[in-house]
Amino acid sequence: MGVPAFNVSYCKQTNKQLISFISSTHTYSDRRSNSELKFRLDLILIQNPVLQEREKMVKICCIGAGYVGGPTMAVIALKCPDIEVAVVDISVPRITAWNSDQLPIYEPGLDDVVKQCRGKNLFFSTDVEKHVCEADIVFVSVNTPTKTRGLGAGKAADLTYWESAARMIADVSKSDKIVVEKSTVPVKTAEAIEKILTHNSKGINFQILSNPEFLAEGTAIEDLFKPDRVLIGGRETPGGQKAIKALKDVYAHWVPEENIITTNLWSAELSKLAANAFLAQRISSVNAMSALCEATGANVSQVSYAVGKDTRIGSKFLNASVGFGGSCFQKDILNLVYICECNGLPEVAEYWKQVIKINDYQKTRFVNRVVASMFNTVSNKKIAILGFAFKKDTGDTRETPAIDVCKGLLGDKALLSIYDPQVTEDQIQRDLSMKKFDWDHPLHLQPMSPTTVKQVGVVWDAYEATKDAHGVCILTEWDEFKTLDFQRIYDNMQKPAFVFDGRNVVDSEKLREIGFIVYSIGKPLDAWLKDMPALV
Ligand SMILES: NC(=O)c1ccc[n+]([C@@H]2O[C@H](COP(=O)([O-])OP(=O)(O)OC[C@H]3O[C@@H](n4cnc5c(N)ncnc54)[C@H](O)[C@@H]3O)[C@@H](O)[C@H]2O)c1
Ligand SMILES: O=c1ccn([C@@H]2O[C@H](COP(=O)(O)OP(=O)(O)O[C@H]3O[C@H](CO)[C@@H](O)[C@H](O)[C@H]3O)[C@@H](O)[C@H]2O)c(=O)[nH]1
Repeated sequence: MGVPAFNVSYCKQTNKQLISFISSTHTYSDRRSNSELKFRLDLILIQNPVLQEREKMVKICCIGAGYVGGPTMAVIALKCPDIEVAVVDISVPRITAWNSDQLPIYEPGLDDVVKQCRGKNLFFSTDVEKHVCEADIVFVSVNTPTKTRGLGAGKAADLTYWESAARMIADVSKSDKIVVEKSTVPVKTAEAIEKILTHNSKGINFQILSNPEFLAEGTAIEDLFKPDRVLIGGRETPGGQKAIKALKDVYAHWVPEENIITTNLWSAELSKLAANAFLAQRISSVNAMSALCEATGANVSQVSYAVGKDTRIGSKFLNASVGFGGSCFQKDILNLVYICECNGLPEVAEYWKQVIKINDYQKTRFVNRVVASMFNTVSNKKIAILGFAFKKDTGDTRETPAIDVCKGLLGDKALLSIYDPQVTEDQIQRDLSMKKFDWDHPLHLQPMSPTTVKQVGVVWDAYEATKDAHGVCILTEWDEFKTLDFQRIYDNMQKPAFVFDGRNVVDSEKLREIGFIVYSIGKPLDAWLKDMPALV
């Protein structure tokens, strides 16, 4: 595997392709018509077996065209024009969308990257087996959600999709392959995958690598262009080290060598879970502080700033919020908790569980504050929900705190009018029509009653959402919420008019001047809120 095999350019006048290559041992240049081209290339390669080995174009296949597989592979294709990348998925609508102008996920900068490479060295396909069979490197980026039933339900990772992908790789492969764990998986998964692959291997050599992904949604392209680090774990055997080198060569196209870390398999697998646990822990720590700030008159933004100035702590990821969401933090911590329990480490498990407990507490605390402030009932009151995605710049709603907050308010019979610039009405209705999964008593997911669904309206404008509302809850930090005309909003709301800012995006003093009663997470409470204490 190495540098690009051939340069092929088309000459309009002669209707011929100019093919050329230069390597350390050969130079070649010729003009051929289209029909002759393939034959000619094959002939050159057959005549030069050494060249064939050295100059073969690397083919990558990624199983799973989701939030990780799509952007990650698009960036590899962009940065490595000498590599052919196929992203495959069993979902026909997803692949159709990847091949259209309306990509299946919203991610700033993604459209551009895809447009530059699609049809050149980036392909999206449902022909999973063909592309896996042809690939030198197979990334597996399928979903690994939390199990909802059976052994470990509510905590363990569900590896059904992973296992089925591994079995398929074993079945269809006819040549040696490097199989890369891109999905987040429990530590030691590579061992199980190795067993599946080698059991069926027909003499084929499979090398398993762990290459967890650290991108965050909303900044995926930025993160992929300039990753803090790329982590590659592999076996400490000559074969394992050779595979690590091959994957390193891919990233080395654009990532500085010092940012590519190599470790053993288990360290790489565990580092991913550890990184997410540490990140989520920071948010739960600052959110726990936010409750204390409200009780004491301290201001959580000032506390975060002062704490984060300590270079040992650092300033990032210390924003108090209504709670963290997203498909990863809760799932990965639950997974970590399960692994600790399975390894006889209940104290360690309990420590990490607390990060999730504080997150749940923060969401409940927010709902209680809303209800308590509005005379202890929101029954039949219109509440505007601004933002439903789990963070700004994404349309993703997986584990968004908005789901729990909305359900809490619906439980008190509120009428919700929801606006999010990127989340569809269908998605919101789907999210709110499922009962909250009870992690401690996992049974089945059951739909909510139709009357609850009737309490929810979805609109396409923040002003429409807030019209005639009693209160406004800001649940996602979309930039556009910072520049809303709050005087106009106030004029069109019921009085007293409340704003509950779950992301600390609005200027609470300005809003108070307009006449709003304002609650901002972790900020000193105004007199109204002090008089209406919530059970927090
Ligand atoms: N979303 C993130 O920001 C993020 C970041 C880092 C790591 N991760 C991890 O990456 C993995 C993927 O996450 P995601 O958010 O991209 O998930 P996703 O649900 O968006 O995408 C997974 C895709 O895999 C496809 N799939 C499942 N089984 C398949 C099979 N056997 N063959 C072909 N396709 C199959 C599904 O149809 C789906 O389109 C997870 O383990 C996740 O924890 C996610
Ligand atoms: O100071 C902060 C930072 C984040 N959040 C919230 O935390 C959640 C997660 O945010 P973020 O981590 O930015 O997004 P994700 O896309 O979930 O990315 C996380 O999860 C990915 C999946 O594993 C990892 O790859 C990333 O490194 C990791 O940041 C969101 O609800 C944010 O609003 C806060 O409340 N306060």
